[in-house]
Amino acid sequence: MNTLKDILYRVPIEAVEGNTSQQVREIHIDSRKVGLNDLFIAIKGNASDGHDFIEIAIQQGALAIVCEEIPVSSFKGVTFIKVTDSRLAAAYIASNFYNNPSKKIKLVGITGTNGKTTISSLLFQHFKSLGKKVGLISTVNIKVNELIYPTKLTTPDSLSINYYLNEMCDEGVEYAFMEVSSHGIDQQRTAGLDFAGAVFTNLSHDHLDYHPSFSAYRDVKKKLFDDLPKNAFALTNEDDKNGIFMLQNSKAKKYTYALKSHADFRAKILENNFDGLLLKINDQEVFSSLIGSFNASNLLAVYAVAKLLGVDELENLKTISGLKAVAGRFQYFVSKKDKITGIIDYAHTPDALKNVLETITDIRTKNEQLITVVGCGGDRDPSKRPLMATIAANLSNQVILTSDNPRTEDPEAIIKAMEAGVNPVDASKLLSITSRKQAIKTACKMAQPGDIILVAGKGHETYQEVNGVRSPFNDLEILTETLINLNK
Ligand SMILES: CC(=O)N[C@H]1[C@@H](OP(=O)(O)OP(=O)(O)OC[C@H]2O[C@@H](n3ccc(=O)[nH]c3=O)[C@H](O)[C@@H]2O)O[C@H](CO)[C@@H](O)[C@@H]1O[C@H](C)C(=O)N[C@@H](C)C(=O)N[C@H](CCC(=O)O)C(=O)O
Ligand SMILES: Nc1ncnc2c1ncn2[C@@H]1O[C@H](COP(=O)(O)OP(=O)(O)OP(=O)(O)O)[C@@H](O)[C@H]1O
Ligand SMILES: N[C@H](CCC[C@H](N)C(=O)O)C(=O)O
Ligand SMILES: [Mg+2]
Repeated sequence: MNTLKDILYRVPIEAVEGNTSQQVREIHIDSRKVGLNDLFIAIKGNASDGHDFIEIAIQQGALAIVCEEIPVSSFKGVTFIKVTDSRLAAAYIASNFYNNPSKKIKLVGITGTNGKTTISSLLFQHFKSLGKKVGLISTVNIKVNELIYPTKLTTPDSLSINYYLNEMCDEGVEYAFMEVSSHGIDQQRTAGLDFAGAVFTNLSHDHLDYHPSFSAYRDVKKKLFDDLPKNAFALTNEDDKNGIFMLQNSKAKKYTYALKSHADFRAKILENNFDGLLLKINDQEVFSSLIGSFNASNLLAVYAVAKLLGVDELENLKTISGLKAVAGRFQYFVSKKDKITGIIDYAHTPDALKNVLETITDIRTKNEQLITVVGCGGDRDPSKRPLMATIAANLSNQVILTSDNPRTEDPEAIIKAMEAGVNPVDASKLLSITSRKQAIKTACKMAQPGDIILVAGKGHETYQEVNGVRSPFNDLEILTETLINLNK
């Protein structure tokens, strides 16, 4: 098993030099991980070119190389496979190498600008509560039933995806839910996966640093649905203006969900306040401790997926009602003494920030002050910076602009770009404090009894990244500790 020939099944090949009946030990796309008898796949990236590391990989023991260009110098005993697209080849090879794990479990992909982590994590919780063995691949972590692994990307590279799906198969996992990012689709990380279904949540301004235009970003997301097999389901949010477009060329069975429009799966919000949501789904009243209308939409998507995967109606509604908030997604608490509400949210796009602030606006009394602490990440779409500041200023009584993950950029320049979006009439609401810790502390000092503090942008993240170094940082911890220390 696992001869080179076997794992090349379905890979579009241009040329082969050497023997393909050798046994491959491991497969790698990073030369630094290559060992004796491994296969190295050279990928042309944005930052570097894997082809530059072919020689190093061979020195480390690679017995075969998959690449888009075979090097001119010859290497004795090494097999070269020339392909048109190394990323696509990597995805097929990974799937073959791990015995096509996605075919053995019911794998559901969730895509869209916002809501992927929330829906996939809620689905994991939901199916776990139903007594199933479940897997999860998300921005926050990767879960193989009880086991939890850290992750750096929302959608990992194809080798990692298939590695974890294989581990899920070994653990007897029946259902797996994974976030499918636009980078993931564009870089073929999810190519060749056998999805039982896919969900589209919504589309708004994001990642335009990477995709050439909004329509290119939209079309990449659509590809997930274009590639679904006939027997899969394609579920889309009809409330989003791109919802129907996503399914246009899909061969899968098409379904819609919506709060506002006519759809196959519908829900109505009966109550929406700081205690939670009261929904009407299929004429049944369902209570959830989750907050905000966007979570009504997320819960409806969870209900619909469970239904499409064959979960019994009553069990479905009962379990939905017990679902708990996902880390860093509208996580909130109320301080003991001054009853200050602290909210931590991962909103890092204009649309998500607007949603969170509108949700708070809908359910607050307006006798209190709403203080928003927010920043924008470095090395990410700069056009969202002024927009996010405009939204924060429009919908809050006080705004503190600060750093998110500056990465390789100057945090003060990012804050300046945000400030440019604030209307001069809102200038009195505005403070800029570069240190995120200091910004959160200042919000706590300003807060009067009953006020609300929203800390947006980093959610579950437990680090702050500056110039490639990740130092411990936790919004929730800093916010709770400061309020306790101030005896508020
Ligand atoms: C822009 C982007 O998506 N980059 C990803 C991409 O990098 P790349 O193609 O530029 O790779 P590269 O660094 O140029 O290297 C090219 C190849 O040479 C190899 N190499 C490199 C050095 C070496 O010594 N030896 C070697 O073999 C690399 O392993 C790679 O195979 O492929 C790499 C391997 O899969 C990813 O780690 C990397 O993610 C970077 C770290 C990243 O930050 N990505 C973010 C933007 C991302 O993907 N985010 C999405 C969306 C999140 C959301 O929706 O909000 C996500 O799914 O997480
Ligand atoms: N259905 C939704 N519609 C709009 N906003 C949402 C929705 N669900 C969650 N949000 C908001 O967007 C933020 C990000 O949510 P979530 O982490 O679930 O999205 P994501 O798609 O996984 O994002 P990422 O691409 O960063 O991984 C949340 O913190 C919340 O404020
Ligand atoms: N998955 C997103 C997360 C952004 C989170 C925000 N805190 C930031 O660092 O910009 C990205 O990598 O673009
Ligand atoms: Mg996510």
